[in-house]
Amino acid sequence: MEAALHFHGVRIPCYSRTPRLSHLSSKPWLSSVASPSRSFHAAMENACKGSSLRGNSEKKRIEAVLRGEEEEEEEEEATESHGSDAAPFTCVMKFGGSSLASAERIREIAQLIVSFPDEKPVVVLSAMGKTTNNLLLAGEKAVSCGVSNASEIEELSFIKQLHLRTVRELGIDSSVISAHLEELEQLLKGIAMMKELTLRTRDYLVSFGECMSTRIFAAYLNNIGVKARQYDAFDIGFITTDDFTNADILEGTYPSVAKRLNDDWISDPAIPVVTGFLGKGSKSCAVTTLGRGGSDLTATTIGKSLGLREVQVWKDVDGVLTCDPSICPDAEPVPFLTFDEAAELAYFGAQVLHPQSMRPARDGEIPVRVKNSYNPKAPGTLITKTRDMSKAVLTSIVLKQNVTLLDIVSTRMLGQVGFLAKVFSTFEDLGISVDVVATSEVSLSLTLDPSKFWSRELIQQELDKMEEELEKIAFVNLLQRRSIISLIGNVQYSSLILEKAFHVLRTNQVNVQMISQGASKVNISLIVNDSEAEKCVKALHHAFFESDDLLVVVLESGFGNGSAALLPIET
Ligand SMILES: Nc1ncnc2c1ncn2[C@@H]1O[C@H](COP(=O)(O)OP(=O)(O)O)[C@@H](O)[C@H]1O
Ligand SMILES: N[C@@H](CC(=O)OP(=O)(O)O)C(=O)O
Repeated sequence: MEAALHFHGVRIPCYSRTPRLSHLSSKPWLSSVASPSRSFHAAMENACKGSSLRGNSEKKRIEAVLRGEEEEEEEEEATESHGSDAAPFTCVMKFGGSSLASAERIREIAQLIVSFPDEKPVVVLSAMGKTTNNLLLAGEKAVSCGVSNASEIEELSFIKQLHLRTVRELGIDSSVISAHLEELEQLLKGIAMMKELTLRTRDYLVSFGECMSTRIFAAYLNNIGVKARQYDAFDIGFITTDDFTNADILEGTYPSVAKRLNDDWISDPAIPVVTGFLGKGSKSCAVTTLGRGGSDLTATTIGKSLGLREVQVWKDVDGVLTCDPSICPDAEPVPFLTFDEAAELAYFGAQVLHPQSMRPARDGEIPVRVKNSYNPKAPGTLITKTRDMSKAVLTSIVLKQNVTLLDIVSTRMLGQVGFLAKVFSTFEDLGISVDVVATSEVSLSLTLDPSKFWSRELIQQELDKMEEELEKIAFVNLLQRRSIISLIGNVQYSSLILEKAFHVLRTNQVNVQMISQGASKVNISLIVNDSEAEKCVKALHHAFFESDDLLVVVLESGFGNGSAALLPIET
């Protein structure tokens, strides 16, 4: 291409090539470019030894960062770039799978980015459409299909067709992803031969989704004359714990990522296009993932790392809504939220945000805006540290299904203090995570979230072991197929919220089995049977957000904080 384009005040010369290959030359993916016929042994070696990433010197560097030896110098540089006028970036723009489902969507997203000429974004992308789900299904099928059938796995064909069609329709050279597709097939053959899919291999397997979407997108931006550079997060300092499938980001990530992105911009300005969801295990040096929906966390981590003005997460809905729209189609966008409200909402099951994604934003005080890539004019939801709560009563209703409720009653062999300590240390030892807790002196009710585990068999084993341990000190009653309905709002008005909620539930003849008000003061959780849960949520949403027969009354001062608030109540 010949024309030049002006973007972020920089004259952008035409680019019709794929992302800088010299930059990729130290990447695992490029080694496959060099030898496209590499066998599944190499692919499996990558997955199993972590050699897909860098070698010993990289490991030593990670260790040094973790020991804090490099941190001082890097932090200093990162801080300099935060405060300086020359800071190259203004915001993160993260696009999820729902925004990247096809070539047409990719074109629209590229136009959307260019339509903000004053922004200097770091772009974070998820995998295209349902690619992550298809990779996981392909991996599961590979375990039992036999090596000779691995190439025929239906989901592998979907993935190949989607990506090859997309590059063709965008006019990009298929070489940007062909090595990945080949390696993916070899990996599935390897899984078929081994007849097992470890968590580590699973992470390596799903990483192909983000690695391909970012390469396609960066190549497309370059093709239309917007200079872009693709990055694999695991290569630019996203260092995590080695908890495959659910890794935590380590502190050393912030200065490393800032340094890498700033330095590259200074030496050769180009929009970074970064893989969401992925990291590098600090001990294994293998690819890790941040849990499903983890690209939101990648986005806020980069936002904090660079001290940006804003992080934008672009979805297929008009912001965070008053309820999951698949349960309540009339759910409305919530214009403002605090980090605490958003975190609670995400933690208790609202799929729209990753549960951990608010942490870096809150720590760095970086506002997060949830926007709709299908409807960019909609204002979306702005998430900040504080907001005007004077008129806020209920913000959103969230449903988390298929949780296990555990009633534990002490056999009085231990005093109360020893009893609670023993119960919680049992969970800690077994690595089981507890969501909602309610206690009395000798009894305890709590919920466990089976979706935290990836394999159903494992859940049963974990639950059996947990029961065995707890029965040494208590009577245990395990109740499965329960749901948590979380009422996120202003708990200053908890009595009013509860009065209304219980009225609705009684009218619907639903018995609440447990209730808990979180210490964060933004959440009241109610536990009901799975079978009744959706009906309850619909009725609650109708009563709090949709009902015409509700009157808006000004609460008398003295309620809650003493400040006036508006609450709909029944006539
Ligand atoms: N309270 C809620 N507000 C908005 N969306 C919600 C809510 N609860 C569930 N969702 C679902 O979350 C989806 C958006 O999240 P997600 O699929 O992770 O987007 P992306 O793939 O773009 O990151 C919506 O399509 C919607 O169905
Ligand atoms: N692709 C990953 C990570 C992610 O964040 O996806 P999305 O933004 O489409 O929810 C997943 O499906 O979990």
